[in-house]
Amino acid sequence: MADDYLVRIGKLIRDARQHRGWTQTQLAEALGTSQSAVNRIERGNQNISLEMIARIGEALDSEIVSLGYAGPMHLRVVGGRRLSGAIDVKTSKNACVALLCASLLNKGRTVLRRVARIEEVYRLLEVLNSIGVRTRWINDGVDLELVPPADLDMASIDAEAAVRTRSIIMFFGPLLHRMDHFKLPYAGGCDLGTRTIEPHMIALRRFGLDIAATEGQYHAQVDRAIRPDRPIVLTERGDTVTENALLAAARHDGVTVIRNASSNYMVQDLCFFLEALGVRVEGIGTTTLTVHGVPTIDVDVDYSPSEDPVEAMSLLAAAVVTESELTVRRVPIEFLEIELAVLEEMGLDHDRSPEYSADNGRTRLIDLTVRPSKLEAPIDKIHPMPFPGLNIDNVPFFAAIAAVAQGKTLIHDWVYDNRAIYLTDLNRLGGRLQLLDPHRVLVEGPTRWRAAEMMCPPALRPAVVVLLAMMAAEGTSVLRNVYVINRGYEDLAERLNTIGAQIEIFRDI
Ligand SMILES: CC(=O)N[C@H]1[C@@H](OP(=O)(O)OP(=O)(O)OC[C@H]2O[C@@H](n3ccc(=O)[nH]c3=O)[C@H](O)[C@@H]2O)O[C@H](CO)[C@@H](O)[C@@H]1O
Ligand SMILES: C=C(OP(=O)(O)O)C(=O)O
Repeated sequence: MADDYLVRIGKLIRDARQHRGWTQTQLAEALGTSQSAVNRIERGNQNISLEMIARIGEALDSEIVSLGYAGPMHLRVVGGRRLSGAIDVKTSKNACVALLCASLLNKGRTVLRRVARIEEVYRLLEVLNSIGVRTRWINDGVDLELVPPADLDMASIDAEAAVRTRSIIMFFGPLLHRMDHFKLPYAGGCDLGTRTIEPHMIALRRFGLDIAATEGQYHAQVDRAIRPDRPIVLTERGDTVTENALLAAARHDGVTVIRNASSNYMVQDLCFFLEALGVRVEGIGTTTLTVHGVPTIDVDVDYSPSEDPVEAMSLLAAAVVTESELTVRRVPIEFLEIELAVLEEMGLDHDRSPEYSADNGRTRLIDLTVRPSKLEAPIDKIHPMPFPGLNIDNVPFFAAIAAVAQGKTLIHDWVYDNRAIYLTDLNRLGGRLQLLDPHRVLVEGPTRWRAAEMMCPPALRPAVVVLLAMMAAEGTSVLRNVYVINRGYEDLAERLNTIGAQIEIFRDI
């Protein structure tokens, strides 16, 4: 029994070391021991003290084991099972986080319907609560109510929660209307390499916002004499930067024109919400947004964010990778059209229902039935573009899909520094992915998946891709520390189990 624990702890240490990109010698140097001792520890051939486990954890910046219920969540996946039936897509993480930030514009009560119960939302709620916003889940925990205080208590901000999300940067837009000076902790989120906030600063400077970043905090100062009297041209067509500019424009007393704006799904949801707050927005769905701001917003508003196209893509990919027939309901089709066009070219057999309206009355939904298909690698590379291109967050799912297709697929993830690299974790499950450079992966299929025990990559979509491959692999796999998945997906394991998956949630002793 003790030997079994040593082997398991050894495997965890090896996983954590490999994730850090360290050799055994590097770890040995950090610990002041020999490479052969590290080798023995990783193979479970060495008695190891609690103190040594703690030191290794510290050196690798990773929690190796933890005690108690609050410890990291892991998944045990019995793979090789077909999925069947139907599953509903939930509302999107990315719209929900933008709307939580947008609630700061409103003095009145904001109700958001069917908000995804995900860690990213929980972190933002912790931050909002810490500065005095009253939030509560209503209607059996389905909807969310937010009531802001007269004055926000920025000194009490929950910095620990704030640094775990990147979305905190969308506090700048609303807050610059409420305070002349304020501080926010640095933005965090998935480990995807450098993601600056410079494009946000370029846009928000036009509203008089100046930011100095020191000692883990952004120090913001607002000069009210500066006004966006000519169009704001975004230097990048990013989603959250467009949202930040919209949030700032919403309470700017005048008309703001935003050019090179993203017209992606979360931006559209935010525009619809702003309209419900009484802010007129022209050009929704285009790259030029004209915002007729109102200096005071004090309304009781009720809004239903739309369904998540990336979750729809994830569920569709789950069906493809496990060779299942599955109906994915409530798919926001406008935001999955290019993905489906590519999959159609690859040979995907599927049906689409007639379109119907999402609860926001604006977004078009369909039910999509996917059937087992003989897929061929696409002739051209898979690469994302800002909307209406292939969604940046959907690219990783094509790695798993390409792995089950016949032939070689080139995936070019130009956007993030690390994300393509994480996709090579699929090789531990039998995949044949070759990293050509940090942004390009060549995937060779079809794949004979095999079960494995591994740590979750520290990025949301690659982590889900690994989970999908585990669902396809015969045998029992273990995926450790799935916080990143819970950042963006509500009860994913439980919901996949309702359509035939066999995934058990467990935590460390
Ligand atoms: C909360 C939220 O909504 N998050 C989404 C949002 O993050 P967000 O809007 O924060 O994305 P970033 O601003 O970090 O942009 C992602 C990367 O794309 C680059 N870039 C972006 C646009 C562009 O026109 N040119 C360009 O080079 C950026 O430099 C950066 O390296 O958009 C990302 C890209 O779609 C998605 O992965 C995130 O899920
Ligand atoms: C990268 C992502 O999100 P975020 O901007 O929250 O890190 C994502 O949703 O895949």
